[in-house]
Amino acid sequence: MSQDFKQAALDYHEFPRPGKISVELSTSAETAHDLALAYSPGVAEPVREIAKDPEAAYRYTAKGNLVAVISNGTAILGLGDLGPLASKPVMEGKALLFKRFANIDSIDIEVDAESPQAFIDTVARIAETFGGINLEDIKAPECFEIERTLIERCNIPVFHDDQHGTAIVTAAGMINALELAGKKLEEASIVCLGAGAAASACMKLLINMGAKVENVYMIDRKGVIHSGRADLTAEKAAFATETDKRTLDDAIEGADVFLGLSGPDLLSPEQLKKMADNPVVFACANPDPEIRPEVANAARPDVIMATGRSDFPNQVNNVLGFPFIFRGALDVRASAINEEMKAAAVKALAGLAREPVTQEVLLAYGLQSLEFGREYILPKATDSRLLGRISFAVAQAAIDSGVARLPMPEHYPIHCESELY
Ligand SMILES: NC(=O)C1=CN([C@@H]2O[C@H](COP(=O)(O)OP(=O)(O)OC[C@H]3O[C@@H](n4cnc5c(N)ncnc54)[C@H](OP(=O)(O)O)[C@@H]3O)[C@@H](O)[C@H]2O)C=CC1
Ligand SMILES: CC(=O)C(=O)O
Ligand SMILES: [Mg+2]
Repeated sequence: MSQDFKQAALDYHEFPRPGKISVELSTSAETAHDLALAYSPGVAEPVREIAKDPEAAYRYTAKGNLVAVISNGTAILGLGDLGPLASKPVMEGKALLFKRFANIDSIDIEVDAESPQAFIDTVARIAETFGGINLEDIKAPECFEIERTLIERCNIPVFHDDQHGTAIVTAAGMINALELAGKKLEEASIVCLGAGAAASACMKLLINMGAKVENVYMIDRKGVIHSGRADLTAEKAAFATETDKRTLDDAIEGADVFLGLSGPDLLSPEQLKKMADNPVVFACANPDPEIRPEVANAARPDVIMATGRSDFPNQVNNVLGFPFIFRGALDVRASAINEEMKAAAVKALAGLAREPVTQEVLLAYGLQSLEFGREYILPKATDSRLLGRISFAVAQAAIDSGVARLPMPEHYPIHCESELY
């Protein structure tokens, strides 16, 4: 990143006032009468209603449209364990994206917890405040136990975005990229660099969709995850294969797909050159990918290349998922975000990329034309159709799978953001 860009990023966060989000009032608080209704004595009435029936909180408070973005700062993007406070710009960023793309009110919460159990207890104790919880940037393997326990303890959707949001977007992009490469998921040889939160969830979903576990090489800091290793967590062991491959160099030979969810500059041009024809490379580490697109394109003109960033073609990033998935889940008051809802989001996202690109998107990106192909495997984040398509698909799947507590809203499918409230 240039010095100018770094300064621009700092200035963006500092001015016109520090940070990226603020709280605004949603009702009138001007007159003495307003104040008597908003606070004492009027506020006692909804208190009594909620004490009698907890569901009344959705009627009388902001709960139903409020999502907490919660982190312990142990895996901040690809920057590592830098602690809760340092994660605040990212969490405020996620809150910004919830509001910008789905009109969901969102607040960031950074938890300084001495153990996963302390983190779980903290989140469980504040969960009632919210309509949903988006866990973010919590490293593996703790993230698995944290999410599993919180789902059990909370009766609102709890969703670790780095796992499932990333998996949904990666799977949608992979369906399209492999089709363009003329390959089948069932036959593809896949190298996944990284075996943490994001990588495990992505590979689990790709295997559920048809990838063969024996064609998958997962790699962590110690090398290929194989059945001879005695140091594997349960999550990693699920990917262990009988193989004599030990390193990225070994595994990349002839591979159809490289999925990077690890760290910067870990795939060399020489390694990319060893991949099969039309290699699919999703270098998704943020902010710096496993290989830069210009390096990859120079090494392999036939590469189908994606990164997690918005400043290159083909952004594979969970921003294409979480705002719209939560919109659908909140609007039918789903008790969870289940596998059916995730599968519906994958299908909606992959399908939208095949439709003609709207003028709105071309203008936003300064392009004359753009169509489904090697440089456009997923919709752009500013495509306003994402909101309607994904929220509807997720809401329908929640209803069909029995986790919705409300019917399909009358205003669905949403056509534009102004229809929300
Ligand atoms: N584009 C997107 O939408 C998203 C991108 N990401 C990116 O994915 C990356 C991982 O995030 P997350 O899963 O949350 O973090 P985790 O800490 O849970 O996992 C990191 C994984 O990367 C592995 N790793 C790190 N360095 C190396 C290396 N040099 N060689 C091999 N493996 C390595 C770790 O290995 P070990 O297990 O041995 O420690 C671990 O398995 C980050 O860069 C993040 O920005 C994450 C979510 C979404
Ligand atoms: C995009 C994202 O969530 C990450 O890089 O961690
Ligand atoms: Mg993240």
